[in-house]
Amino acid sequence: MDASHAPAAPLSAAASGPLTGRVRPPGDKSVSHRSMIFGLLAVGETKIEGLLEGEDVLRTAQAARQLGAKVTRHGPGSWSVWGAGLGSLLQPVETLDFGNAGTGSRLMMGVVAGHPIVARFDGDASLRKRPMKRILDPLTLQGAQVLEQAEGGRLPLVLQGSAEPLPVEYKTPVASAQIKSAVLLCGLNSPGRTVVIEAEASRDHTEKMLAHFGAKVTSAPHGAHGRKITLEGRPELVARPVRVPADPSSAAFPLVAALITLGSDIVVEGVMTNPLRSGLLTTLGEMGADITLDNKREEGGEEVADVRARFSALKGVDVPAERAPSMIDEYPILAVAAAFAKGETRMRGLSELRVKESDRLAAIAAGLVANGVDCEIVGDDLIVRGGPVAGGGIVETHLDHRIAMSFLVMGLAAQQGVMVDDQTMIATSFPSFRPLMEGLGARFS
Ligand SMILES: O=C(O)C1=C[C@@H](OP(=O)(O)O)[C@@H](O)[C@H](O)C1
Ligand SMILES: C=C(OP(=O)(O)O)C(=O)O
Repeated sequence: MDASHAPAAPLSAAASGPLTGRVRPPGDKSVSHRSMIFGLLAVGETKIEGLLEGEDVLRTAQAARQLGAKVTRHGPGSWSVWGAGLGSLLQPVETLDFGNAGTGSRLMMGVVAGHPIVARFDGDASLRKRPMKRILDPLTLQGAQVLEQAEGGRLPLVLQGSAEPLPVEYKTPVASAQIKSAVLLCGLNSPGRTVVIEAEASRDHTEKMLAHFGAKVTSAPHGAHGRKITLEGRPELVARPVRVPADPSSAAFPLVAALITLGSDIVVEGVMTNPLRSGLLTTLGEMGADITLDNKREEGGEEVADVRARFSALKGVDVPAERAPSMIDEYPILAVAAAFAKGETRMRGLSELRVKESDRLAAIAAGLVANGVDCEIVGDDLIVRGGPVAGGGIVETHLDHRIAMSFLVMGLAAQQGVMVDDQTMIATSFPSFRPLMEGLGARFS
């Protein structure tokens, strides 16, 4: 049974002693999805090490199979994909069911849009609420057709791809690596050149992987914070090994837990420090967090480091809107850090949080209020006024893994602990969350 249909299972976190030890979080979710997708599109065997075996990625692996790849697991995190090859995907017989996964579904829409096949996409109750029009709009310009869709451009939907996608120049309406990646993946099978312009740079894993698998792709600065990405279509994609670094979005949970829990001192190993994913580390640094990066090195084409975090007296800060793309999934856990910080933290420009697995802006605020934290939403900004946290609340998670993990972390340092109404969906991105945190000294029941 998958998490989306499993009965809700509440979990409580209790005030915990100092957190200590060394841990390695699972592989990065963004890179893991993409390793399956590029494995599908390349000819030959793509060997993957350190794959995140979370439910989201397993859905993408299953979709890759349905589109013609052979996907095999050798052992923990060790997988091989034998690709169908660009231009040679199979028509899937069954619905491609992406469960809770925005990234998997949206990137695979790009892949399908660039092939002469018809595919039906669906997902769980959370994914069915998320906007897909932002993906369908550019894919339609590239030549795909939407044969069926739920109201407002939502799942379930049926997409007919094009045998010869048109070359386009597309400006993304919001900073989104998922929109950018869908357009580029469709453009891969175009006989011409596909250009994506983004006003604010989003994570660049697709561009890096395109180059790694042999495509001709360039990325140039555009305006103050943006990028212009140019891809030559119809490259010969050659299977290449992928080593997945540890996910900074998962590392964020033990790191913040250590910062807010008295006496803690932990090391999180092998964390990807790609600058387009490192906004949280920058912000925590500004808040006075005692965080150091050691043993900086490269793994699988990404910068990584061992990150040490010690309990710190945090202070409130103003987080600029232009930093949002580099820490977009980390606002729930940043809000928890802010709840324990002295003074006010203002997080600006969070409109994209409203269209994640839940309306995260509303879910964060409700969870904070339930635990006695003073906060306010003003326009697209979240304001948190920190201090000692009473806790004792029950948090509604709305099928959102990051809301669940963030408030469990809050419970470790709150006076009366915190309960979340459901933990099952944590398995979408961080199946080992509970044992990993318990290994550091976290108390859950
Ligand atoms: O491309 C990706 O792997 C992701 C992009 C982000 O979404 P948006 O593109 O919607 O900002 C992020 O929130 C998501 O968890 C992963
Ligand atoms: C937004 C997230 O993922 P996705 O969009 O892939 O569902 C996330 O993991 O926080």
